Amino acid sequence: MYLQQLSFINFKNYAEAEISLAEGVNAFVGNNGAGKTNLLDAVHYLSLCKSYFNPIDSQQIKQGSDFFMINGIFKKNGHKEVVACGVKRNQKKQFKRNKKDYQRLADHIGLLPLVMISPYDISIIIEGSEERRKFIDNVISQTDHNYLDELIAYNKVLVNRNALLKQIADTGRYDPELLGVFDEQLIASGMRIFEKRRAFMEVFTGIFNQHYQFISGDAEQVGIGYESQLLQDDFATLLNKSIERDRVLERTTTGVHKDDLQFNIHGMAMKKFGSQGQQKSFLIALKLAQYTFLTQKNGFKPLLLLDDIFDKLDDNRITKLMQMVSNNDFGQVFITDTSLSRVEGIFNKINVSVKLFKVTEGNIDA
Ligand SMILES: Nc1ncnc2c1ncn2[C@@H]1O[C@H](COP(=O)(O)OP(=O)(O)OP(=O)(O)O)[C@@H](O)[C@H]1O
Repeated sequence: MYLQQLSFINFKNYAEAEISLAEGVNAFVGNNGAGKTNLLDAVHYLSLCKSYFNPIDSQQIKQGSDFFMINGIFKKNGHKEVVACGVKRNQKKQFKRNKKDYQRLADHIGLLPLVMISPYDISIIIEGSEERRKFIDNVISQTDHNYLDELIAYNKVLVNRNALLKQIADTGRYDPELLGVFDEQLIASGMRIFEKRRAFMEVFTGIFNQHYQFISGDAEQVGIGYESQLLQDDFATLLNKSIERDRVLERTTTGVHKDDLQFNIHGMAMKKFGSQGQQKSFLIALKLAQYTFLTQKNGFKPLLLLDDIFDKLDDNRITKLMQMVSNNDFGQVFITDTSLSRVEGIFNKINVSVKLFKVTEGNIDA
């Protein structure tokens, strides 16, 4: 699957642009602020119906305009897929596949899968556990539609249970039966989420380790682990044990909403002991493992978008990484960088042909 043709109007700093893309590696080179990341974001829209960076659609409209339009022609299994996304100020977003409007945007997710690696993703390593749960939930839900419904159901019961705990504290009236009803629902949903996350992590960890060792040239030992209170005790016991604490704190303190991933380097926390380059390598290995996982599950290769990928990596790691993404396990790749000579140098060295685009202040030249 690959994107053949991309065009957009009034999208961020672009008035109008149209490009034909190569099936392999495409590199976009230009100065800071030229519009390289914006271009990747337009591709992200076509795949996931939204910006990677900013959830507010109207803020992607070029300043001074009142709409934007993004069009893409994809080739998938020999067929053409024409996708169009339009946003007008104060109107509902329009999204079309082969000229037909979608009833639900969610129906489009998974049709043209994509993995983006951006400098902003470092939050997965350095921020709180929510970022890491979001990461695994995103990967699992791109291949398992029931999973997203399960998460929504769990969060709904969680909100209701927390509201009841607050009500108990306010009124002093404790109704164990009503709490028991919420507990039953929370346990059923939570157990299914836990089993899916555990099964996912068993496969994912192996893929991640392989990618990290390749990029780093076996330079350091890293690890990831799934942390869940449900690994220690069954959910019903955990809820029973924590009821006094929950009543005092007026919220549910145990469950899969507390799950986390542990990231290590030489047995120590990656967040505290990893260098910037090691953290970046770790992040790239995580995202490439996501790519491999999606390929295995879907049976075809997603698009791979690498924004500002070379920063903080040494020459060895850059070469290894570019060798990796140019091989047959990967499909169409988009790369952005500020230096033309660096991009040319890397791809000459590994003897891979690349389609180069020069980006200047909202203009793209092939
Ligand atoms: N809605 C908008 N209207 C007009 N310009 C916008 C809009 N949104 C963003 N921009 C402009 O787009 C530019 C940023 O583009 P982008 O992030 O793609 O740069 P880049 O080429 O990736 O740069 P860097 O190398 O620094 O990462 C900024 O100048 C920003 O002001």
